[in-house]
Amino acid sequence: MSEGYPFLKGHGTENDFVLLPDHDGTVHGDLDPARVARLCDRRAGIGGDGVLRVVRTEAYAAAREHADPAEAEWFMDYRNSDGSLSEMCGNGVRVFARHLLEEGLVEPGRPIPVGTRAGVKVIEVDGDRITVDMGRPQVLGTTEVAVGSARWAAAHVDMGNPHAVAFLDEGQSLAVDGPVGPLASEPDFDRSVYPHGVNVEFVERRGAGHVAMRVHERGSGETRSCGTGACAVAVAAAVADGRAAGGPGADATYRVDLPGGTLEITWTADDRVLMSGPAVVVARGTTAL
Ligand SMILES: N[C@H](CCC[C@H](N)C(=O)O)C(=O)O
Repeated sequence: MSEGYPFLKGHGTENDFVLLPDHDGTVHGDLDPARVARLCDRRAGIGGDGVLRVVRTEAYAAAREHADPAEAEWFMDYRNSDGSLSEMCGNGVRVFARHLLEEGLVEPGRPIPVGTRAGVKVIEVDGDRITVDMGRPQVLGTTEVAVGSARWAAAHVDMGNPHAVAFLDEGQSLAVDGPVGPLASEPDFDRSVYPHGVNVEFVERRGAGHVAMRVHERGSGETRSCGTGACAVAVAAAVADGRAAGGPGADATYRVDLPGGTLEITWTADDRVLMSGPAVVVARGTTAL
């Protein structure tokens, strides 16, 4: 194999990513979608739900449209496994921060600002627990999603990227042999509401401040976890519970159980969403893909 170039593999609650160090933007430049798909292929490639290119904001023109290099030295250039772009990746940005720390690219014990296509996100690492300020959610009304003949009302929530959150009916289960099925194909959604596609979350209530979910992600299919999706679910649950933040009320915190692990989401009284969870880098290597 030719000498290839370095990559790393990491995950956050089993939402997994191929990381491509490209600090001055000269190794990869703008990633070709077909190449991202090859890297993410779980048989012929390295395998992942997406790619995180690690580039200095200063070194990438597209990054400077979304982040000021003086505010965020590093930019997370995120792509879905089909090569498509997304504005933001919640689990990915925790893995990204873990990588920056482990490589000595940021100072330990200080907040880490990371540029994304949804603006700058600030991350705090406390041992195994990483907390991201995901910013202000947008609650945009109600829409409808369907899987086969089963239909649900869904909350339209935007976390910088689009989400449709469907709460299962009483007695319905998230199990793959239930109404949600194996989610092998994209649920039906209203393309007039989501002209650029949507991440669709299905939610089961598990008690006060506690939900479980599955997700079909735009551009990646069903994944074991989705950070922005868990945030959208917690926001939709808080609205349904009359705990919508952004007002004089208290913070609203939800435990969100996903197939790949658990995230803790808080919608603060000053209308920010904080997401906390683990993130690890599990391997490094070289690839010619
Ligand atoms: N897994 C990611 C979501 C990626 C969103 C992407 N699928 C899209 O918006 O197109 C997360 O942890 O937030």
